Amino acid sequence: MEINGGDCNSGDKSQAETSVLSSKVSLNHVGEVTLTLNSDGLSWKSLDSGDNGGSTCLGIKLVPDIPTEVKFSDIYAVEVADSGMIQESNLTSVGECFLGNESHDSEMNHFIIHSFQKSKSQACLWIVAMYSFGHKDLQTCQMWVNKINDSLNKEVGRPRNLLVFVHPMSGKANGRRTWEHVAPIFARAKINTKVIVTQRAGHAFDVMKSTTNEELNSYDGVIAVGGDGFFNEILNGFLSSRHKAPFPPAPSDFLDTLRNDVNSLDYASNVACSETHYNKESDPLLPSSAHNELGLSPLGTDDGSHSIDQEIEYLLPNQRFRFGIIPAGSTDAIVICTTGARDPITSALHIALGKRVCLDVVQVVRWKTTSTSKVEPCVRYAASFAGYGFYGDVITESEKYRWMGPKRYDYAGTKVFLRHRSYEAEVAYLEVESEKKSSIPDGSRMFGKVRSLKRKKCERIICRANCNVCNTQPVYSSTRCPSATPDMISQEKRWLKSKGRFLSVGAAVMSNRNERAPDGLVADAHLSDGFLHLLLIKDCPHALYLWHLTQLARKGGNPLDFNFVEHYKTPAFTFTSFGNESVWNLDGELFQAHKLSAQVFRGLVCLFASGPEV
Ligand SMILES: Nc1ncnc2c1ncn2[C@@H]1O[C@H](COP(=O)(O)OP(=O)(O)OP(=O)(O)O)[C@@H](O)[C@H]1O
Repeated sequence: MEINGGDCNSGDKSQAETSVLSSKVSLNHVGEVTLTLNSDGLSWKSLDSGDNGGSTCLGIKLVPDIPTEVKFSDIYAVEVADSGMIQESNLTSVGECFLGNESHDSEMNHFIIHSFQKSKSQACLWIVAMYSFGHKDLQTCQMWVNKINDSLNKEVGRPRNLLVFVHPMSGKANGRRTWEHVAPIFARAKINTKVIVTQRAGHAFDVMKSTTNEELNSYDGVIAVGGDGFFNEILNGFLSSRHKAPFPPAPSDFLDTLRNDVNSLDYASNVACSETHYNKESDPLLPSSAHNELGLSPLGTDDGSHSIDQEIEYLLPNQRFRFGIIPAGSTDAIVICTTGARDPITSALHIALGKRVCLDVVQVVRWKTTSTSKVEPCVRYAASFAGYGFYGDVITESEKYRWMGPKRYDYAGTKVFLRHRSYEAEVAYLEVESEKKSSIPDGSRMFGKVRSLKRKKCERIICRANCNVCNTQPVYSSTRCPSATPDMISQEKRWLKSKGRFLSVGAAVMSNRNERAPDGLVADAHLSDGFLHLLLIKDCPHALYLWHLTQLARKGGNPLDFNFVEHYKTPAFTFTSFGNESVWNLDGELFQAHKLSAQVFRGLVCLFASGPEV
């Protein structure tokens, strides 16, 4: 074993301070190697006549595809193998890729490096990988482990303590098994987990809402083992008591009503608070009455513009606090949009390695006046989607068939499609100058004619890991967060309206890729650009709507290129229905609202994920 000093000639202080450690060790499948500790990771070189092991077939050398380095940022744990031997059964329990399954010389001691490899068929799918290095001297193994741990401890953003909610009935009722499948990754990474298995709908909401920031401060984040609806419940519990922001503008006719009755408004406070109770069990269609003890100040001014100088208060338990999702649901669109793979191991690795991506969140406010209360806004949040009409009806219908598991969506979807109901409504949305081009309906569109041929492919910038679009402006960075509207202070904006009968009104905050819609509802939606995508599906013949839906289900399809589809990219909208027939589906939660307004908060929450590699 040699311990070499750093390269003092480099002139680079940080590099000079990094001492390089190097040892001759054995690596299974490769043989003897020189293992070197570098400033950013480990590398090794075979000592067997310059090759990397492998066998010969018909005189052709077969070189196994074994890496020769691993970065610290990709290592989630390192350990001395128990009693100098590898407990293979233990080590292979969470993954397939095992770089050390040869028989072990009992004379040897081993240390194991736990990392991952990207699947060859799907780069987003991460598979656990273990590198087993052997050395006769146990102390040498221990020293390597200590050195590597020193470097891992310097990796920023890795969680040490997590609060984990497990939804046992999620998806195919295998939330508990999903957690048991990934738990060894957390144990090996020495991440402490407090696990709460939910007993009922609303349990996680209540815990998140009632837990104080002081208590949450001992955690680096909260993990949902479940589906989109379950994540949404946790998110709402968290935000309901911590996010205080001026409401979005109410629909104009609602304000008119109020103006006629000035007593119904209390302008005393500028900041309204989203005080709500989770009441799904008692009546899934009716959120309990909002407890709006604070005064109400709708942001909509006479000209319909936002007031932008109002305080937004957002009390995070700590700056490192993040959310995580281990997919166990029926759709898992948020996971697919943020890790790229619907795979619990991949998600667990993203969490253990401390990956980070921020998400826009839409705040949805139901406006209501009652005989007893003055104005009753009820607030909810959604991270991926808010949909009225078809999407609300499908969720309502599918709840009757939960016993079917994920197939209930196909069954309910078919029933609702055949019913073909449309709803009369008015939608007003904030047009932002820079987005004007994409929001003006294309006058050249013919009935049913596909427009995509005219659209250049390069117009679509797909959101991906380190996305340039999401990174162009700073996202949330302190206890105050910017909503989309302040980001647009300098931009010209005005309210536009669309009125008519709609089969569905949808607001996609992210692309919503899922197994039924491989490109999502809007292929080029971004995770953190401050916009949502309004999708207004006007009433149209059955067959055309079916065509639209089949385009959604087809990779590379063109679901937005029909003349009955209006697509607007906007930071805020209002909605008024004339009748009260359908419900809103907010990431799986049903929310009844005759009058509703919504605004996007850019990068409001951060997830343990890196964004999809597409
Ligand atoms: N223990 C529980 N029993 C019954 N319902 C629960 C329980 N815990 C949570 N829930 C509720 O179940 C709802 C659906 O959960 P989840 O999103 O995990 O499953 P899903 O609907 O199958 O998946 P997806 O949302 O991805 O389609 C959540 O909104 C949550 O309120």
